[in-house]
Amino acid sequence: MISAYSGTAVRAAEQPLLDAGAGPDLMQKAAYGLYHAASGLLSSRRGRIYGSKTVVLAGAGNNGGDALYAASRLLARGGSSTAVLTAADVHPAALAAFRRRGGKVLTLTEENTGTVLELCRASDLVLDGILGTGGKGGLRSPAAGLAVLEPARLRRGEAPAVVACDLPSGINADTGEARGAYLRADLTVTFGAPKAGLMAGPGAAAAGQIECVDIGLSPQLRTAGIQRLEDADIADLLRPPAPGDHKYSRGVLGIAAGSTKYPGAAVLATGAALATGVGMVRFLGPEPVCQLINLLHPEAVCSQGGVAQAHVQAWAAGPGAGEDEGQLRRAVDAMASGLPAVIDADAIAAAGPGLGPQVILTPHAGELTALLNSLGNRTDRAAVEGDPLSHVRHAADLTGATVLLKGWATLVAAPGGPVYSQAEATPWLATAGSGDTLSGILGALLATDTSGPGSPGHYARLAAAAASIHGRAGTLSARGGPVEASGLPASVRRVLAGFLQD
Ligand SMILES: NC(=O)C1=CN([C@@H]2O[C@H](COP(=O)(O)OP(=O)(O)OC[C@H]3O[C@@H](n4cnc5c(N)ncnc54)[C@H](OP(=O)(O)O)[C@@H]3O)[C@@H](O)[C@H]2O)[C@@H](O)CC1
Ligand SMILES: Nc1ncnc2c1ncn2[C@@H]1O[C@H](COP(=O)(O)OP(=O)(O)O)[C@@H](O)[C@H]1O
Ligand SMILES: [K+]
Repeated sequence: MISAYSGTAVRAAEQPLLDAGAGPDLMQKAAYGLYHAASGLLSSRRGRIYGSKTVVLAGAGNNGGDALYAASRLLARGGSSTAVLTAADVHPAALAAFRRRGGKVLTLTEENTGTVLELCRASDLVLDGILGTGGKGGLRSPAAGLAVLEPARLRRGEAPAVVACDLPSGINADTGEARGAYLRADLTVTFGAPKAGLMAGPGAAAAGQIECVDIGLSPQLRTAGIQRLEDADIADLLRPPAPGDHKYSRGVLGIAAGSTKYPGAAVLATGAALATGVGMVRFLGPEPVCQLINLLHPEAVCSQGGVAQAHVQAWAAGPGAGEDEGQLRRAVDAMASGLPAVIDADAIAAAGPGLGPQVILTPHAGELTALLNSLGNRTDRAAVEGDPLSHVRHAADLTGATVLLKGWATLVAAPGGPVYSQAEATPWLATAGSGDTLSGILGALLATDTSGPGSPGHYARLAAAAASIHGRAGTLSARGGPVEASGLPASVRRVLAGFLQD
């Protein structure tokens, strides 16, 4: 499990060490970690450090100090480096060390911004040390003019690689918000602990890969702001069948998805649930959709009955329900059943206060905006996309349900509890029907779960695991090209086989 903390929490953890005079030592540890990661990147991209060109963007605070000390180490290995100062008072000792190693220095102005951008683009590496946890708001002029710099991952690998020192400058360390201009990176080398702002919203998309350098803060760090499940955590949540199992002991998932207008959603949710593994799918829906399901998934047991008559361990309801009153009624009944229930798409609008954490709402940003507005919380889509962390937490607290907010980094909030962020997906997953498969995957995990509610956040962990499996399946299906939602179940099977064999 990766734990991320707010910038405020990390600064509080640093304080006793700073009071004890360990500041310079902490900075050297951070700078060494940054140098180590940057030199690894340079070596993999061009074979060696000797002869490499680095531009250091250095702001007024300690973040600039870290970057300058790291660049000094690259100078010592035979690289060349130019420091571009974005403020008047840059860390004096770090700047002096940089100059002593032969680094060149120039000051950024609005007039020379174009020249500096050309210098960056002609270099192998840009170290972004403009702002760290002390940053307030977006980049100010003249540094704001550098925000057009694109990292190599968005330029098909063309130089330069951009490495952010602690966090991409201009991103809020606590929330991941960008309240103005900000830089994007290929790699963020973060110190002490990952910042929550690297795992949510614009910050998650700007960070690129994340590497954490241990500078000895762990004993001081308390409550994580965001957590991220890793392979072992996900494997722990999976329940493969045991020799004594039969179909009912494995778990039955009730699916109320699709409508005569959107029958495909039923096929996708059912296919994904079967690929994730359940004892049985009981499918409820209108006659023509049942016929389609029987044809494509003959193992599913179909009926047009209601939720009360179906004996299941969990529900997945809402995908493709459209305005089908029968399906919307089933979703409402599933929410009230007390059983774990994934509620997606059109059915999310029926959610209100008083639900339990076993109900998992899975909105995209538009659906979350509508839900919050219906609960009296005036907001708009841009605000939700700008600060998804606060909005997903708020929705969980208002409804009492677990809320999974889809996106590049999918966030899952338990009411009053932990927040998870999974970012294994590819933007190719932004395709119609892909959310329907997520409902099926999560429904199957809920139906086969035998560990019960257990600790707070149990359902949020299952939802995060489903998002991770879905994201990995999308990445596997895509291999750099388009994804068809109907192809996802086959990839889900392969992703799960990987977890179960390890
Ligand atoms: N503490 C430690 O022990 C360790 C800390 N470490 C490192 O220190 C970093 C935190 O350092 P920090 O506190 O100096 O803050 P940092 O973000 O570098 O800059 C603040 C300066 O920027 C200015 N400024 C603010 N917003 C601005 C804006 N929008 N546009 C322009 N300027 C803006 C602000 O001025 P102000 O606005 O307040 O007038 C102030 O002068 C942390 O991320 C990590 O990298 C590591 O070395 C490990 C040990
Ligand atoms: N830019 C993106 N990068 C990665 N994954 C994305 C992106 N945009 C959307 N997704 C994922 O694709 C899925 C889309 O779901 P949804 O919008 O409900 O689609 P639909 O309703 O058509 O099935 C979600 O799992 C979401 O997390
Ligand atoms: K930075």
